[in-house]
Amino acid sequence: MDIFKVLSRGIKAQPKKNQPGAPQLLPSAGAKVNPQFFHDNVGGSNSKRSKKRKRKGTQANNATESGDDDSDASDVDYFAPKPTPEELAAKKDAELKADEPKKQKPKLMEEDECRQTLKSHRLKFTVLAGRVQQPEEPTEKPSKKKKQKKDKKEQEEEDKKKKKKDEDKKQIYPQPLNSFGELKYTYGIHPTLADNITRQGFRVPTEVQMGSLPLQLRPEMALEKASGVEDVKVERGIDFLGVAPTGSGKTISFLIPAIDAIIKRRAEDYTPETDEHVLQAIVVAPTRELASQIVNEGRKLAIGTGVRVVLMKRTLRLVAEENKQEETEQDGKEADKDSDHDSEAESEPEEVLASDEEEEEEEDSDAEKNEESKAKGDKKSKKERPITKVDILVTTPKILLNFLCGGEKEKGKPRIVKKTLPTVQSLILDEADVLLDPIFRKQTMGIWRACTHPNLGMTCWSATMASNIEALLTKSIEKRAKRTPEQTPKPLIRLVVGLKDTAVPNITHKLIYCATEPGKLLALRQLLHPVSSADSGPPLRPPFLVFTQTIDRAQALHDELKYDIPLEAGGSARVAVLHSSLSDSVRSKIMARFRSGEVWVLITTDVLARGVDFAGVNGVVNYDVPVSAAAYVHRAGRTGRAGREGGVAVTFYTKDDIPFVKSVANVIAMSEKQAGKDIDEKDTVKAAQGSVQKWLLDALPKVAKEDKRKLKVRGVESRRTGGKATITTKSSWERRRENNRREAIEASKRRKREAQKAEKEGGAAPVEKDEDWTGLD
Ligand SMILES: Nc1ncnc2c1ncn2[C@@H]1O[C@H](COP(=O)(O)OP(=O)(O)OP(=O)(O)O)[C@@H](O)[C@H]1O
Repeated sequence: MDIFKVLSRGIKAQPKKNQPGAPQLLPSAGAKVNPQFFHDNVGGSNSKRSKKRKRKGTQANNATESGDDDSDASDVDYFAPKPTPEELAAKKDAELKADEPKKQKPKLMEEDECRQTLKSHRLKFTVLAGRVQQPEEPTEKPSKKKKQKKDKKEQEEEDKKKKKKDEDKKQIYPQPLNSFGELKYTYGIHPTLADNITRQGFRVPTEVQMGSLPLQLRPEMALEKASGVEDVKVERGIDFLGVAPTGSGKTISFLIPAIDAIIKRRAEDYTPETDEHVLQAIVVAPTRELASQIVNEGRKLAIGTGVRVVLMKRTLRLVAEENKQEETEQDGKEADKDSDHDSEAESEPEEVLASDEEEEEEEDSDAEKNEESKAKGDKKSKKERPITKVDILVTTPKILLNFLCGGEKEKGKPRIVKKTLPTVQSLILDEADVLLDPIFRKQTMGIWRACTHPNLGMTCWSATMASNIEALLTKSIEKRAKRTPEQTPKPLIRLVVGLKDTAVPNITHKLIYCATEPGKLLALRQLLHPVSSADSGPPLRPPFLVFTQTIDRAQALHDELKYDIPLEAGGSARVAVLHSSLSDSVRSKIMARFRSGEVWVLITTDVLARGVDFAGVNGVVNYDVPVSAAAYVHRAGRTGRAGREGGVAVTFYTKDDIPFVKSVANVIAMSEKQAGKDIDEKDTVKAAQGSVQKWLLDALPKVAKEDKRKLKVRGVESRRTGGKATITTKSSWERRRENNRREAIEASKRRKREAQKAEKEGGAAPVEKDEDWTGLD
């Protein structure tokens, strides 16, 4: 044996990341162990603590966690007397009891420790509303002379400081969730639910789960050691706003408390007479794809708990009450008033999301027809259809509002909310910023008002949250509370993970300039098949998503790209297109093919930009620049899910986009800052990777507010209609030449027709100026 080989086996130098030969980390490898985005070193006490807590866990936990199951082997006594059946039964009882949630008071962290842990994971909590008013202390008013002395700048700075101080004052430090084990032993969730979490392979809570679960499950316990919360009354529960990066696990953050609350309420209220399933929670999501994904997640968590999670359909009948104070569009107008003051709200282009909803209606009507004909076969009319047994309903806004209004909107007539849902105690808005944006606002507000339970809890989630939407939410919660007997709102607590500024920190961003529209198609082809590695960095590994501005452009890009994958590698089946003009069944099939890895390149619109979770997507290409910073965050966030590394977001821009590209460049710069990379002009490596350089960031023009608003609603105007809407590799010169030829042929034909007509009428044929030219015909 070569002894040197043996000795050097363990110390052989491994190729470093990014070096040739080094294994490339990709989201599709799915090898991420820790799904947490941030873990800053804040004094180092946190790491010590987590080790300590692990040792303090239950014995059973310790045995499995440390992997020392064999440690008991030395204690085995082969000659001990066999236990009697009574002893065995007693042992089993003891084991079951050990498995039950502990009755004694769990040990909580002191505030200082909480602060350290929260800071190291960049979790920031603020009480936005619902503090019980304390009588104000009289403050000395500054004299007029003093006021005059201060110049404007000084005053502004002072105001800023005061604002920050107020914010800091409102900041609180509740208990974080250090492990999923605490859910069962400290926060008392049902053991089956706890087992389902483990069964799904979730080992470490993500930041948003760390921060949000204790507060949602046991707010009084989560705030027990916190200071500055004397005026925060949590007996009736809390309302919650969670702002956390894309792919950070927000879905289970709202599903776990919703499922647990239903199990508990059912255990308390259940009698043989009451119905086992009562609609208690509604989750609203902006697109059908996202809604059905939430249903799937919910069903996995609810296995064996008896909780039914259902996707809203037109054919569903829910338990509802007649609305006594019939609300008409007057209330819609109320919301409109708010929308005027929120004219800057972040939104997706109307065409994409709104048309998705319309499409949904059409599809549903097809489904309804089918079901109706089935029902006729069973000799049952629509009215006799049984009430759907549901505990958690997941829906898009319009379809539920249609149910509440008893049909679709007739043109020119105000809509009346005819039904209310008094049993609903929890309303969850996923992608809340878009649901409260003018596109969906009326529908969302309508649903909110229909949930009439006096103790309704509200939780809102998104990766992006404009301040005006936040203000609208706070105002609406306060307004609603005034109608309740208590008159005071529940505390509204906001959790922000990372910095408040929007960012996607764990992926690589590339901003690529293409001089012309056809240049973008060439650049995309180069990403697929680079001529040399220097062209545009490493090739984009499939599977990846390509976003366009409109449905037409998605379709056109698909036509252009579908033969780009060689037949031997799967051919045109590897490239697919998904948008809201396709039927529901086609959409679901494409989603399934993309998830299974059969489709490598999925061309789509903003309909898939929010919430949809494809764990193994390696990259995102913004073929057309997203319409806002928020839209960029959501599109780019389709890769790098649950902290996976190696995701890439490539954005092409042409000179048409220059007025709008600054907001995207800012998000990229912020993401790199959050990831710990500084933007440095001299950093040539980064320049080659396409990250935004400072000179570019400075040079890009600022977008005017009005332009921003227009862009959000309509996108880049030239891409909606006209020549630029078509996607082709032909240069404008080639296209002009083709047009000229086509026009010449048309003109020649026209002349011929005119000559024939003149001959028939017996007159002289019109004299042509260039009679020698015979044209192209
Ligand atoms: N604790 C965890 N450990 C590992 N993976 C997790 C954990 N929690 C959630 N995930 C996984 O992370 C992925 C992203 O989760 P989810 O879709 O809830 O993200 P999100 O925050 O809602 O993203 P988006 O803002 O894009 O909607 C999912 O595949 C989910 O299964």
